[in-house]
Amino acid sequence: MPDDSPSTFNPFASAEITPPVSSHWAAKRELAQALRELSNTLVTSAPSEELLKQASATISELNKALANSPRYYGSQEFANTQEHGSRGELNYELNAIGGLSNPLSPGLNMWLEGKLAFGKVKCGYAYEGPPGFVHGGYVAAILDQFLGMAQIAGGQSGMTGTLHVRYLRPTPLNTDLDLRGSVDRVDGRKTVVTAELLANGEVTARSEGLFIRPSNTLKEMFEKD
Ligand SMILES: CCCCCCCCCCCCCCCC(=O)SCCNC(=O)CCNC(=O)[C@H](O)C(C)(C)COP(=O)(O)OP(=O)(O)OC[C@H]1O[C@@H](n2cnc3c(N)ncnc32)[C@H](O)[C@@H]1OP(=O)(O)O
Repeated sequence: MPDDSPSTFNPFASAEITPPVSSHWAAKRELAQALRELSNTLVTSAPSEELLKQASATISELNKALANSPRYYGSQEFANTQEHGSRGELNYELNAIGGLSNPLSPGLNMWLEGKLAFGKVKCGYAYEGPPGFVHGGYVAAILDQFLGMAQIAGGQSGMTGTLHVRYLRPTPLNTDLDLRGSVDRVDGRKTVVTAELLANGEVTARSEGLFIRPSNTLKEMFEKD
């Protein structure tokens, strides 16, 4: 049964990357990083077809070996085992935008300083949209995740109801990107959060998100099927 109780785990206390909760997650972080590097190599190289086919076969074999282990589909199934970490710890590892053990995530790191939220992220060539720049959908995803987490600065947690992004200038690839944000206002279950994304000190995108604490509880959401 899902556990709704709050975790004491707090990865937002400082800019330091929070260490993995176990050697198992440490190994997963390493594999996720290797896969990110593989993605970067794949989209920036022109190997022979023979080498590409050889790489596919080797990776398929590795995938079969990994798939032959216990499987947990989604972070909730992992949490239900009560052996792989709390919900917060699992989110930190597996989240689509910030998860260090998720190879699709660009690894957004976020922390709080008082009522302000700060973040850092870097997007490699696999995130390219316009030539040399980050795809706008990834910019929006990074801001969505950052705004969602920044709610915590105001003691709130809700799902994105509406997300506005104003793209002021292209966001460069392979560049340390900074984020800063804060809760603008809270009205019952609705929280408005604003944030900016910066590259080399210049704001590239500004956003505002309306987050809504769902009327149903987490238990109802996860158990309704
Ligand atoms: C320590 C470690 C912790 C780690 C853990 C941290 C977890 C904490 C951070 C989470 C970080 C997530 C960061 C990623 C965020 C996503 O990516 S979330 C995924 C994208 N969003 C979704 O999928 C949401 C889909 N929508 C829904 O599920 C439901 O529509 C909602 C948003 C939950 C609202 O449903 P509801 O609770 O039934 O709301 P309802 O009663 O209909 O409406 C309430 C009010 O909101 C208004 N409203 C409803 N929907 C909208 C809307 N879309 N736009 C504007 N207004 C709306 C209504 O008009 C109503 O207003 P009033 O009449 O009260 O003035």
